[in-house]
This record gives sequence, C-alpha cells and structure tokens, in this order.
Amino acid sequence: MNTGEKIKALREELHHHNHLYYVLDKPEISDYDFDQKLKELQKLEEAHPEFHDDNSPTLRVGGAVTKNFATVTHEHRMYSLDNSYSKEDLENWEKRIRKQVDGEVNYTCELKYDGASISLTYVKGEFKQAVTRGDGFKGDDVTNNVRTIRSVPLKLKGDYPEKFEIGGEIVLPYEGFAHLNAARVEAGEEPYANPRNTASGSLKLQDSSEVAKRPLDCLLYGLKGHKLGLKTQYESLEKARSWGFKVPDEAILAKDLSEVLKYINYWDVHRHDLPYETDGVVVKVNDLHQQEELGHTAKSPRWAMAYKFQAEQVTTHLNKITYQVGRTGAITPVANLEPVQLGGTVVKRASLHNADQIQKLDVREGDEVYVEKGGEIIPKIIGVNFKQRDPNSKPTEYITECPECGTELIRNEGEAQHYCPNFNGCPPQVIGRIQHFISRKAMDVEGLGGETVALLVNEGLIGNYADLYELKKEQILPLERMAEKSADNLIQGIENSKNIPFERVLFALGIRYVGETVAKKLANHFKNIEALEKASKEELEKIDEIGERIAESVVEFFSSEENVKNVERLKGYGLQLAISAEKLANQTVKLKGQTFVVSGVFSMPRNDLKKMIEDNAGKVSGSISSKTSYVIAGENMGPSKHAKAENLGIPIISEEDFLRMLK
Ligand SMILES: NC(=O)c1ccc[n+]([C@@H]2O[C@H](COP(=O)([O-])OP(=O)(O)OC[C@H]3O[C@@H](n4cnc5c(N)ncnc54)[C@H](O)[C@@H]3O)[C@@H](O)[C@H]2O)c1
Ligand SMILES: [Zn+2]
Repeated sequence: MNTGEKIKALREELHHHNHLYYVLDKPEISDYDFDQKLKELQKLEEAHPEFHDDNSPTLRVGGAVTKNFATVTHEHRMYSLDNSYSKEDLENWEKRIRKQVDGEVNYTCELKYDGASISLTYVKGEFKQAVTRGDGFKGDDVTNNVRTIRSVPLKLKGDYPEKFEIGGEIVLPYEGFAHLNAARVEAGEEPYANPRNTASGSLKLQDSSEVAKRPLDCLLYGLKGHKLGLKTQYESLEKARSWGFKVPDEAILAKDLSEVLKYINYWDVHRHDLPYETDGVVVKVNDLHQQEELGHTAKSPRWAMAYKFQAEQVTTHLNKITYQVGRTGAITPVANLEPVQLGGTVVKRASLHNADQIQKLDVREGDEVYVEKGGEIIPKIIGVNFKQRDPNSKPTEYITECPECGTELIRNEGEAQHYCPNFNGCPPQVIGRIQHFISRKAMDVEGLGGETVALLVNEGLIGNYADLYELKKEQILPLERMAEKSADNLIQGIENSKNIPFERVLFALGIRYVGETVAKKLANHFKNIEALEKASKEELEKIDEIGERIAESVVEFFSSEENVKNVERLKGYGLQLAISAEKLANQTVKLKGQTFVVSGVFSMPRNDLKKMIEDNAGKVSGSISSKTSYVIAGENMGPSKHAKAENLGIPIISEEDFLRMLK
C-alpha cells in the first residue's frame, strides 16, 4: 500500500469507528487503540500535506447528528480536545503556548469526565435547551431527555447572566450502572458494556420517561456567552457552581506545569475512588483573554489539553473472594484472579476494598472482571463484564466472622470497613500491631524486620510489643537465619528505641485512627500518657481536629486492661511516655485560637515554621478562608493566594513579624 492509500484506509477505518462509537454507542475497539490509529493518521498527514482533506477524522469532531431529534445549529461551536499521553506532550504544548501569549500563564486542572458531551442553554435563569455536540456545528435537541436528569437545575439562583450556554458531560455513575445492569440481567436482557456508552445511548432514547429511569448525572465545566463578566476559567467554575450547577470541586488552579503534573499523578491513582468514570485530566489556560488569543484549530481549542490516563486494563476470571485481616482488625476483601499479564507484571490478586465496593460493582465469584493498574498501588477491579455472567450466579455474601479467629465481625455506623474486635487474640492483628510498632515512622527499631516479628510471634517468644523489651539474645540466636551479629543488632535496636519521643511512641501503640498527625496533637495536648489515659470522650473531642471517631477509639483502647498493662510495662522499661522537659520549655499557648496559612519561601524550612506555630498552640491550615487569622508570606508567595487574602481582608505578615509575635 502506498502512503496515499494508507491514509485513505486509515480515514475510512476511523470514520467507521466514529460511527460505531458516537451514533450506535457500540464501539468495537478500545479508546486507546482508536487514539493510536488517529495519531498514526495525524503523523502521515503532517508528513504528506498533499493528501490534505477537510473531512479527515483528524480535523473534525467525531460525532454526528442522528435525525431522530430536531437538529439545532450551535450558537457557539462545540469542540473536541487535543490529547496527550506523557509529560513531554504537555511540555511541548506549554512551549507552544508561551510563544503565543504574553505574561504569566496559569492553568485550571479539571477531571475529564467520561460521558457524552452536552451544551445547555439558560435564559433568564431558566433551563431552555440541551443539545448534543453532534458534529460540533450542529447537534441533536435532547432537551426533554436532559430535563429528567436531577442534577440539571431547571431554575438558577444567584446573579446569573441573562443568557448563556454551559458545556458539560452527561455521565452514568458506577453505582447506577451496576444497578441498571443487574436489573437487565435479571430480566434476561443483555447488559451494557460500560458507563460511557450507556450514558450516551440513554441520551438518545426517544421516550423521556425511559431516560428518567436511568440514574444519569450532568457534570459541568464551561461557560459560553457574550459579556459574562468573567476573567478566568477557575472563576467561571466557581460562578457556575454558585448558580446551582453540579461542578465537581476537584478542579484546582495550578501556577505552573509542575503543579499540573502533581494533580495528574494524584488523580491517576485516586480516580477510582470517584463515583463516576474519568479518563484523564483537562488542563486549561486559566486567563480567558489568553484563551481568546490562542483560539482554536478546526477541531480543538489551543488553550486546552487533555491528559489521558494510561488505562492499563485487562479482563480475567475471578476465581475466589478471600478476606484479609489487617493490624487494626480491618477486613479487606481480596479478589483471587486467574493470573494475567498487566503492566509488565503478572497479577493474581486485586483489592476489592470493602463490602460497599463489592456491592457497588456487583462483583461475584466466577465473573469475568476488568482489572486495572494505576501508579504504584495494587491492581483494582473496576468492573464486571456482565455479558459473560453466569445467569445462575448469586450476589456475593459478605463474611460475618473473622476468617483468622472466628470472632463475629463488627461494622460501625458510617464506616465502610468491617473489623474483627478480637484485638489481642487475632493472630494477624497481634503480628501486624508489633510490625507497626517497630516500623520506621514509629519506634524505628533497627535490626528488626516484619518477617522476624512474625517469626518471634509464631515461635511464642513474644505476644505483644511490650514483650520485645524482655527478649534475650539466647532466645533469638537459635532462630532461623539469626547469627551472633544480627542478634546483637536486634537487641541493641530495641534498646535504642527507648529514646524515641513520646509522640512517636503514641503513634506506635497502634490505636485505631491515631496516625502520625493525631498522635502529635494528642502528645502536645496531654503532655504525658497518664493524662491521655484519663481523658474522657468529651474532653478528647474538645481538642481541635479530634472528632468523635478518634475520641471513641482512644477511650476504647484504654478501656482494655491488656492495653493498659502493656503501656505500664513500656513505662517500666524506660520508654518516653511524656513530652521531654526541653520540649515543654519551648511551648506556649501564645497563639491559641489563631489559624495561620504559610506560603512562600522562608529563611528556615517551612516545616520548622509550622512546628513553631503548633508548639505555641496555633493552628496551621493549607488554604486561606475567612477563618484564617494571618497569612505568613515568604518570598515568591503565589499571586492568587495574595489576592485571596487581600479580598478577605486577612493580614499578611512577614516571617519577622511572626517571630516578634512569639517574643
Ligand atoms: N473506541 C472507539 O471506537 C472510539 C471511537 C471514537 C472515539 N473514541 C474515543 O473518544 C475520543 C474522542 O472523543 P472526543 O472528540 O469527545 O474527545 P475527548 O473525549 O478526548 O475530549 C473532548 C471532550 O471531553 C469532554 N470533557 C470532559 N470533561 C471535560 C472538562 N473538564 N473540560 C472540557 N471538556 C471535557 C468534552 O465533552 C469534550 O467534548 C477518542 O480519543 C477516543 O478515546 C473511541
Ligand atoms: Zn480475628
């Protein structure tokens, strides 16, 4: 095939897949494969401009009008987005932008909602019309269908403009999707393949009362109109939200590309915690003037770029669901899979998180499941291939007893996780708690690792962390792989841990919900373990940022005789169970009741500054709000923070001003 024929064939192939995807909602290849083919075509076209064609899929928005609805010409054209898959792609995009606009460029980062593109028109605060993207110039009038979606406001509140359009995405959240499919399977109908295509298909149903039965949602992201009086994309999101639109608040303002990348990396890992599908992040030049300067290509705005997550996804068979018991007794359901190659490793197990997740996805033993890997975390099951479900399969019944010790499981109200309450008798809890105790951020016992802890417990040499301090060299020498030197190191490591400060000992105790930060708070507040032991739930709850859940957990911990005995023993061995005199001397309550936001670069490390605030009973907060007492500004403080503080009338002080406050 020569190049011309190759280009022609690719175009035809892509037209065909566009039709399957946008019109029939039944794609036959993955999005990734589609995008690769599109990229290939793009490259060929760039290298061979002689084959230019205005109708090429590289130059046109992929959809079409369906003729099943009234056709509406868009007043404001609707565009697609350019895609990037790597840091380099984004950097190149940024370079291009910088050449075209003057001044500083900030970005709004939003999630890329995976559904069907829609434009809503509002006049005098009332919902008037909803039109699909279609081919970008014209779309289908689906007003009656969209009216049935509860999150689409029919009447707006606040100071909205007289007339405007707002762009958004109609999505089908996971939970609704699973329900919908379960009902279909039960009724002997074919289940839907994925939420995106189902959302898009639902929108095109002829009977609005059918649409009303689909739990669709509408997420909005872009205002269009004349004289809206807006300056930035971020501001327009806030405004739209204030008028009553569902604008997800995961969006952030990023001052440069490194912040953009941070956002991307975060959501690449955390996107599965969202109730709906996202396939990436959309980065937009924040300033609307700059956006205007940059303009559009035939297909996409130049001021925006989608970053698509690499969805490394496979399907495999779920053989069995088993349950793991963690050190705090929390139960995690685990999917045992038919081994499958994914992202360079063989995956055999995937987390199912908790009972809600199993229910949400409606996962059952024997299902074909979609497994995905994001970042460093263990793979997740993100859905079920309902088409291949055995019609006789039964919903998963969650266990009621601990798989390790047989104790009846507990699930507190409002909590996702079940747990085993047999704190001191459940083997994985006993081992896990000691492993946590010796870990680096806790007692940091050198020469002792997690496997040795398990060995010591299984050999009956220790049963809790206090027992560590009774260990003798002669006892551990006979253990497997233990030599003279490693035994000495172990004993020395345990001895050295007696100098670890109180707050870390408190963290090491492994009280549920008492993480590093909470441990620090409690240590600073109570100063010693006796005071903490005596504290009532009410007293604990009075402390800043200590909620009911933590307070209950602390009280519960000290209500166990066994725990109190262990703590007494630790005290007896000489562990630090009170704040040191030296540290006490540096503490005051001078900043009590005051909240500080620290921003910029200072003469001392920022963490030291924060520690000084906390040591003097002040509070550190990450973002400026009306509750902020002072903003301590260092060099290079971000302009948006500066503006926000000024707007709210919050005093901005220097490092020297702050130090003077402490004098
Ligand atoms: N598998 C297939 O056969 C097949 C066929 C055609 C298209 N596709 C997929 O569809 C993609 C093309 O679709 P497209 O043209 O809609 O582009 P796109 O989905 O890559 O991006 C553009 C759309 O993103 C949406 N969007 C979601 N969140 C947004 C936000 N916060 N801000 C702005 N826009 C947001 C908008 O509706 C916009 O129209 C392809 O890259 C491919 O992945 C797949
Ligand atoms: Zn148990």
